[in-house]
Amino acid sequence: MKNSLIIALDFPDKNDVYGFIKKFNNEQLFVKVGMELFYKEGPAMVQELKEMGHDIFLDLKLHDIPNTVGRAMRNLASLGCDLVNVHAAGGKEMMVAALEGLEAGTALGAKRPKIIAVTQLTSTSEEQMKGEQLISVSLEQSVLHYAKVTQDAGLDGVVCSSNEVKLIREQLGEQFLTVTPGIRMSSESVGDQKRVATPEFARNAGVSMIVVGRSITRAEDPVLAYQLYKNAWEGKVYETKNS
Ligand SMILES: O=c1ccn([C@@H]2O[C@H](COP(=O)(O)O)[C@@H](O)[C@H]2O)c(=O)[nH]1
Repeated sequence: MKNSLIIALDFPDKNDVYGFIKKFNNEQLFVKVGMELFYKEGPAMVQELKEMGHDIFLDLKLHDIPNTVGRAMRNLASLGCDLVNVHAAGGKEMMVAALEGLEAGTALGAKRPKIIAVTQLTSTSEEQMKGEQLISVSLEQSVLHYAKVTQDAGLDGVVCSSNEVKLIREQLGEQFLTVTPGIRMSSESVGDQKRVATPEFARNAGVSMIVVGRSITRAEDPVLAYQLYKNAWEGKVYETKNS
């Protein structure tokens, strides 16, 4: 699981997903099913992708009272995904309930899915965080604080931007997972993302897994785009200053 490149399948429905996956000629992928796809296709989408042999991050970012999240996680555990998540802002008690629900719902002898918590969305800037969430510490301090609460709750890691990973590694150790969206080549537009990094930066910072969406799914040649990102992430090629 570590060192994976996760493709965000942000598509409207399963026809688009199958059209996209077909291009990869049976290559085993690590894919992310998010709200757009899950709310349209439901649990069957996860099960079908699993049957095709893909690893799955079910990115539903649960955030509710502990009882509700715990019971929801119990149901998600039965879908066979590899990674699930919650919002750390839901609090330690909610995260403990999520973990307990996940453990309770994992079939006997099966591997419990990893569970991580979103710290600050990569679409949030420090200015937004301070102005809208009324958090007065730096964005890096807020992410680190949420990461510590997440670790205290017993979860496996966090979603954050690649920029905060060095600090998290130093303070919370090598085993704690860091999953980072907001990945772009330096020549690309960032769109709605605020805290972005290249695959090379992520690799050098010690990120566990990167998430790449539109740069691959909306590329003219998605397989080529995937290869370029994968090579950069694996350190096989480096972007030159002018590329
Ligand atoms: O903080 C977060 C948490 C989740 N995401 C998700 O990752 C992908 C990123 O897509 P791009 O097209 O590469 O920007 C998307 O599915 C988000 O829902 C995130 O971006 N930031």
